[in-house]
Amino acid sequence: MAGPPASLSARDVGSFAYLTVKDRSPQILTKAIDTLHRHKSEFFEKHGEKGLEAEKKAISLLSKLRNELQTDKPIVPLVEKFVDTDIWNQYLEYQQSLLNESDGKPRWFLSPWLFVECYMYRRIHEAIIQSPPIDDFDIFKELKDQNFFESQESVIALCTHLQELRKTIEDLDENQLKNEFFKILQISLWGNKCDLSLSGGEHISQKTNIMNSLEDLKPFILVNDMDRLWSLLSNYKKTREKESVTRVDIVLDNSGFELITDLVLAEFLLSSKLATKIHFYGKTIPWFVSDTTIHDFNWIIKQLKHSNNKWVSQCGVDWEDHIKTGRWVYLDHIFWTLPHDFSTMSQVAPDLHAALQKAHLIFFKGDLNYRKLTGDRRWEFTIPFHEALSGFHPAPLCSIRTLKAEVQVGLQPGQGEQLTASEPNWLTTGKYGVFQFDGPL
Ligand SMILES: O=P(O)(O)OC[C@@]1(O)O[C@H](CO)[C@@H](O)[C@@H]1O
Ligand SMILES: [Mn+2]
Repeated sequence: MAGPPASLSARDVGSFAYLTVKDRSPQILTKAIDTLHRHKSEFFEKHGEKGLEAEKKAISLLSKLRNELQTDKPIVPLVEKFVDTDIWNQYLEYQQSLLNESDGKPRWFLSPWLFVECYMYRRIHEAIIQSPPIDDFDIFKELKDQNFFESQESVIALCTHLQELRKTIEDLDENQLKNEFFKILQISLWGNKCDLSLSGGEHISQKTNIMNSLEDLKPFILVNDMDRLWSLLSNYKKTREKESVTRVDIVLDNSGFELITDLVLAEFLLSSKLATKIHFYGKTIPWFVSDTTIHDFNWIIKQLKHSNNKWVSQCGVDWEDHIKTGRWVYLDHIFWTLPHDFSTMSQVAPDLHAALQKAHLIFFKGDLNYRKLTGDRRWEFTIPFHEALSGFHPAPLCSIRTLKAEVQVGLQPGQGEQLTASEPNWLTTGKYGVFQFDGPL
């Protein structure tokens, strides 16, 4: 049997992976360096001279990283001891073992894109933790927060919609509830347009009320398994015994506006009784510019709570309460910031895999999760999603993702080719989206 197809890689000159490594990644590093510069006086006020020295050190480590990347140097082992250092360095050795002798060492423009891109963010983190006392500084924090503030209009509209809906949710018939579920799902999908690594850290937020655009955006959903999600959850609801639990897990992606859309989805699932418990998974370290950490998660809920808008602040109050009572649980795991694709999870992080097996449904938000679900490989567009998952199926799962990388599976014959002919960049602009479900086995 033929093995899986090759990994996406910057060795394919002109590919999106190539352009990311060549242009967007150095741009992100330059922005990170600027951010440190701009916080210089803050570091001084907080830590005195030591803060200034740390800022200098972090900047020089990041400049070195940018230089390694731009001159296509070998990928070097991590040096700073952290919980995942050994796993990373073992993975580097594994990447080395995949190469022919003539290729030499893993390098930025040679190795799999997923690996080198994750490695860049892990090295950014290494630069920070090697620079105490500023070793808890989140270089991307202000970008994430800005994205939230710039999306205020949409946040207000969403929270208002949600709170109004909750008042009458008990009276909705099956069909009405299903339609509301689909709306909330689509909001969460288009929320994924707002990631900051695609834009190289340039602001992209949701300035207009997304709810008015849902109908217009429908033609851009290339795979739409929303009906199957509804069947699964409404069936659980109907057959659930009194005290028993239906747990939906959401593997989060970006903070800012997208996170709000995911929290709205989570609230809807509880209010509609389609689920009784939600587990959220976030990142342990700052990741791909805009990904959610525990600090972002708590920060956003606090912001909502203190909003002047009564519906927005009601959301903040309710959601804090869900956390206190354990209906919502935030979890993180180092696996989410490793370079491994998800087909290796049962071996690399058996505890996480076992935890996910207890979910009734898992939502994977965003593009990077899609890349890790499919192994970030050059699959044919028509390969079934289940096959591209290469054995990963802890529970029924669904990817909710706008397309921002050159991997897409599970399309109809001819669909991908047609899109390529009419819009050469359809895979990478975030204009298209999928709800792609891998149901109960
Ligand atoms: O996972 P997300 O936030 O939807 O997207 C992450 C992303 O912007 O980062 C990579 C490019 O650097 C791409 O995989 C993808 O476009
Ligand atoms: Mn992201």
